Amino acid sequence: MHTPPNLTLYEKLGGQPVVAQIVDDFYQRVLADDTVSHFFANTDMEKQRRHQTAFVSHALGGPNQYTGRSMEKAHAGLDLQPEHFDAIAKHLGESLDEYGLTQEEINSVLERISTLKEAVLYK
Ligand code: HEM
Repeated sequence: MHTPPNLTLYEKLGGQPVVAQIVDDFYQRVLADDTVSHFFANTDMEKQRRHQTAFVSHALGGPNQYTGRSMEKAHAGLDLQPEHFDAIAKHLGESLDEYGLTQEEINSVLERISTLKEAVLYK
């Protein structure tokens, strides 16, 4: 008998290929929402892709392959407000619901995301 490994949600979902699909779903929701889409108007696609992937991977406890600027620097000049953060969190929650996560799992993901709130707001 061996104890089952403690899988992260990232692993449970099926790793990178499934996370890539969640990133696409999340991205469409963000861009369809006027409260936040404008922040990405002058952002190049590659950066945007890095943003969504870093965001979703962090949320799911996946590997952190991001080696870019600090969260503070990446969001400098955007002056993000709590309502923007909440909108992004809501879209992520909806994407995760779409991919079958339970409400409890979604809540734990949103809690994890909130740990970066201070780092990105009001910069
Ligand atoms: C947990 C919260 C967040 C995380 C982990 C995160 C992650 C990141 C990362 C990694 C980058 C840098 C991308 C790169 O240069 O390669 C970035 C940039 C950016 N983020 Fe976020 N982000 C968060 C919240 C938000 C929110 C709430 C918004 C707006 C609604 C936002 C809008 C942006 C924009 C517009 C950029 C690109 C800035 C530019 O063009 O230089 N982020 N974010």
